[in-house]
Amino acid sequence: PRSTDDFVYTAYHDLNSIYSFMDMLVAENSNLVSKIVIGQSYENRPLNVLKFSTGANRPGIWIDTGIHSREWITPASAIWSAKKIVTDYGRDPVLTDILNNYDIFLEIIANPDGFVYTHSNDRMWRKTRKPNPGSSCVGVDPNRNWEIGFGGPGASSNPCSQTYHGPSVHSEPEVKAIVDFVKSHGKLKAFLSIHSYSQMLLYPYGYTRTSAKDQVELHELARKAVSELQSLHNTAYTYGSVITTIYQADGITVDWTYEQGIKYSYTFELRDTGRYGFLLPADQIIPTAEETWLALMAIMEHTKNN
Ligand SMILES: CS(=N)(=N)C[C@@H](Cc1ccccc1)C(=O)O
Ligand SMILES: [Zn+2]
Repeated sequence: PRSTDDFVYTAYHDLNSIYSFMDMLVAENSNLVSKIVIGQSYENRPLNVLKFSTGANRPGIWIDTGIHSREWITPASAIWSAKKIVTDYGRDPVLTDILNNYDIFLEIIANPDGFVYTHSNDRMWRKTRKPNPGSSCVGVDPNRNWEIGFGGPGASSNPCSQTYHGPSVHSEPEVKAIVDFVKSHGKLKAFLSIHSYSQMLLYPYGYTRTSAKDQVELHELARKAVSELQSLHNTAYTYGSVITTIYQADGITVDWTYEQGIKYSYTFELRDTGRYGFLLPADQIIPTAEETWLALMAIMEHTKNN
């Protein structure tokens, strides 16, 4: 495609196509969008983050998709959302107000090595692609590698497991790059890590049954976001803390970001509930992206107003 207007949002794309989408979007909207590289993957691919900004030194909102590489609906939704942001800025008053006060950082492919592997070798690959010393099994679960409850019962110490926590905290370059970005930015107010599938909106904690200190507010905001989401195509989500809603999980992204002081830390589990699972048909990309956007807007608007 020559522009983001004729990019095919109703199809799944490979890494090169997604990276060229990012460059086209920046080139077409250089007053609003820039691309920052927060690091390199294990196989030396750039970790690209789109920055949507209308001014300097603003607080920020972070969104990542694709950290589990087989969850293709999440980058596909992010691509649509990136185009939505540049289309609606200056037209939608709520989004315009958000972007006049906050930056939005969008990492569409948080695990590029795994993503390429799902296109070339194994569609069901989830983890990173870094070899594990002493094992023939490759990769670490990037949603168990964070320095919060690391190595607990909600992760595996077996390198061959899908939930292997890794040899040490932040051992994965894809995780360390985000850790370093969060610390150096210092003013992120919301952190949204998008997964699939299950149709859930989850907040901390996953590593402990202790309620988050902001549990009441996080639960109420989740209720509002899920209600907005359901209003479009009647897609039903459950919501609550990770450990009470899905299972105990240790070393997860949003537990770490919440402990960094980013109050509005949420994980989404997008469509569906198991009929297609990770192989969600492409004709559900836009409906999924549209409904998810309503929930994202609810959380971003609340972040701006609090
Ligand atoms: C199907 S899945 N792998 N996205 C499920 C995902 C659930 C979860 C989300 C947030 C925090 C902890 C756990 C996971 O096990 O990592
Ligand atoms: Zn996942």
